Amino acid sequence: MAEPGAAASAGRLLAMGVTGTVLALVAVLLLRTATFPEPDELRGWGRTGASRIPAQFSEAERTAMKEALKEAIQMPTVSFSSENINTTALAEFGEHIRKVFPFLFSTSFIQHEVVEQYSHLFTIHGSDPKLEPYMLLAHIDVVPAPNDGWEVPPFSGLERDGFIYGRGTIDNKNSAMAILQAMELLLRRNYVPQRSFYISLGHDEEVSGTYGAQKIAALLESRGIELSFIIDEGGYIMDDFIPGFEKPFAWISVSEKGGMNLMLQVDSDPGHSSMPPKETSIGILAAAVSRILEKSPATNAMVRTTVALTMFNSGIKVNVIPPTAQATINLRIHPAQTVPEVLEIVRNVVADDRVRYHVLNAFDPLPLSPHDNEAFGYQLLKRTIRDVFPEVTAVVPGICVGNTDARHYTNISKGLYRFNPIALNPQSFKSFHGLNEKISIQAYETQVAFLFELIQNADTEKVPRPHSAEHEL
Ligand SMILES: N[C@@H](Cc1ccccc1)C(=O)O
Ligand SMILES: CCCCCC(=O)O
Ligand SMILES: [Zn+2]
Ligand SMILES: [Zn+2]
Repeated sequence: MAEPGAAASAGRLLAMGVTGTVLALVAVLLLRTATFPEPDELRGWGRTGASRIPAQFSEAERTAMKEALKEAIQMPTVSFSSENINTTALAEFGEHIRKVFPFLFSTSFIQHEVVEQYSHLFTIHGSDPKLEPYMLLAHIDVVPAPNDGWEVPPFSGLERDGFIYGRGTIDNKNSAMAILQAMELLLRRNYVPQRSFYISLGHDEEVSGTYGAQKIAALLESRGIELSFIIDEGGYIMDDFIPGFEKPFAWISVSEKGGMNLMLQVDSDPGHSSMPPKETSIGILAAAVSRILEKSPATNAMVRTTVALTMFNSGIKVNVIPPTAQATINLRIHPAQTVPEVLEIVRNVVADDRVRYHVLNAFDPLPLSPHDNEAFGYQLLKRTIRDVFPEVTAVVPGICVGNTDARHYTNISKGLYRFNPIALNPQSFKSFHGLNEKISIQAYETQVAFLFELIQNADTEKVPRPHSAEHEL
């Protein structure tokens, strides 16, 4: 029989073995880094003569970035109109980023400014002033989100099945936080950029950016700043969008549609509801706008102008024939058309002289940004997409079906690109301004890694010549 001591020592050995194994496991877990595919295709892109910093984040860094996003989602930075925004939540967001990104706010070559109280402009001074600066753009405000229909409350920031749920997780707090997070991680690794760049976070994009992006664009113009390119939301990795095309493809929006909010109005004589006329203002207007809706099915948003009837107001009392009816339609104008042309089409489709038109606001489609082989911003995105998303086989230029803050910067840049490095499918597209907006933790980490790589890639002086071309010399 084994000595009692022996038994004890065996037990101790066993315990040590178990403990050792557990410790080893814990050590692996703690030190385990999320290793994104080391992009071997980065030849030629990135800082000259400096070693590349790999996008490898520790377990602790990954936990911290996830929690920082969740906290940001919990702040209801809702914008209802240019004058009606949640200033408390916006101020809270400003405190939050100062707390979670200490390096960003304490680095000598980074300048932070608050614009119009709630927007943020970071100027990151690169070491090579010859390189033309660029801008990374995002917005921190979100559209309203009533609780009804959500699996979890829209401002809970709850984590469920590997996803973070909440309004703003893809539109567009994910980008605002990922840009700052990527820069914070680079600074922790003693990164010093060669190419200067700006980070611009608008606080009123969803109500057209008048006090955020528009003011920042004017401020930079007053300083004589010109940008090589801008990267904003509005293009994605498209999954399952084209029947029969299994592979995901990247859609970089090199333009965005024009927009028009058009109010149609019909006036008619009020009267007693007990002696109703053949048609009331409501009936006339309803028939008019339904003719418009039949003409432009929303399914082809990417290839045509779209019309959405979003507001209909009429009636003053249940027993009074309504004196007026008003319908507001929201049009997104394809670059093949102009505001006047579309207005003329609406008039011809409605074809009813009793309808009057009020253009509430309108702007033409944006010009196409350069996307040829020499277009630095476009090629930078394309290269970084290929290296971080090896499963993406095609990168295509397209038109953003919605509108973004990027349109405010045509005064200081010709290269407006709209692309967020997240994969969306038709279901997730429906959650834009809709229900159960969410982002997977993996997708958010990859978005941070993408920006971590892109910022380093941008340190390249010009688009590297293709490898094969070098052999032709
Ligand atoms: N981006 C939002 C809000 C917006 C509307 C119009 C102009 C600019 C922004 C949208 O496309 O609906
Ligand atoms: C659809 C992509 C761009 C939408 C811009 C927005 O709603 O904030
Ligand atoms: Zn939006
Ligand atoms: Zn948005």
